[in-house]
Amino acid sequence: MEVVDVHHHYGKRRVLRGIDFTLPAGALTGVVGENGTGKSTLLKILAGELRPARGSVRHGGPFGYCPQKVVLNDALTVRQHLAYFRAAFRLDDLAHAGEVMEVLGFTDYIDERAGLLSGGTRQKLNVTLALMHDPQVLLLDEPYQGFDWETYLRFWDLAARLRERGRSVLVVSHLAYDAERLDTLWRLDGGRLRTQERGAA
Ligand SMILES: Nc1ncnc2c1ncn2[C@@H]1O[C@H](COP(=O)(O)OP(=O)(O)OP(=O)(O)O)[C@@H](O)[C@H]1O
Repeated sequence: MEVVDVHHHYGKRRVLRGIDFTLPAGALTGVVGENGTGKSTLLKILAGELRPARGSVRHGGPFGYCPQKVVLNDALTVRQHLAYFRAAFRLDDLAHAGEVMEVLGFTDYIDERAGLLSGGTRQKLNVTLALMHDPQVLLLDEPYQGFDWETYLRFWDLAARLRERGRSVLVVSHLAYDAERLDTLWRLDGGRLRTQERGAA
């Protein structure tokens, strides 16, 4: 994925002031920044949900996007969500989704309605839906919100496995305690990305 000179503003509030980077294959990248610095705005632009005021985003292949706000239909079960996204992604089977569910440890909830799931389990489903078509690039906005410690560790195992298979993962967070797990860490500050020293994270 190649991002060139991306700018964005809401009315007079300038949020992004020239973002440039390339996401190479097989890399784990993090973006940290304080609340309100524009991390979600950047991810929405990368995912095509928001059009930048200026600049361009070029995708080298299919990507997956896990937004900060969980987007599920409370009336549908986990199985029905998987069936819906399988059709949308035109997948032959749900083998990959099953593997992700296994890793995140929520296969027992397959016939539960989304509206009855706990916050952490809803997030597991959210991550699974973003990952189930095995995209080349994965964009994750605060992906482990609500995860218990065990699931949090499993999430990073999953991310490491994706990297080994040449996938590229971009994780956005307001906390930088995952620094040592990443190949690259950037800080979004003043509308620009700066390389963040791991020690200072
Ligand atoms: N739709 C919108 N209209 C107007 N202002 C917005 C809109 N969305 C975001 N903003 C403003 O833009 C700035 C950046 O918001 P954004 O959600 O991208 O930040 P963030 O870094 O993801 O924050 P957090 O860590 O709290 O999730 C904030 O000042 C926010 O109030």
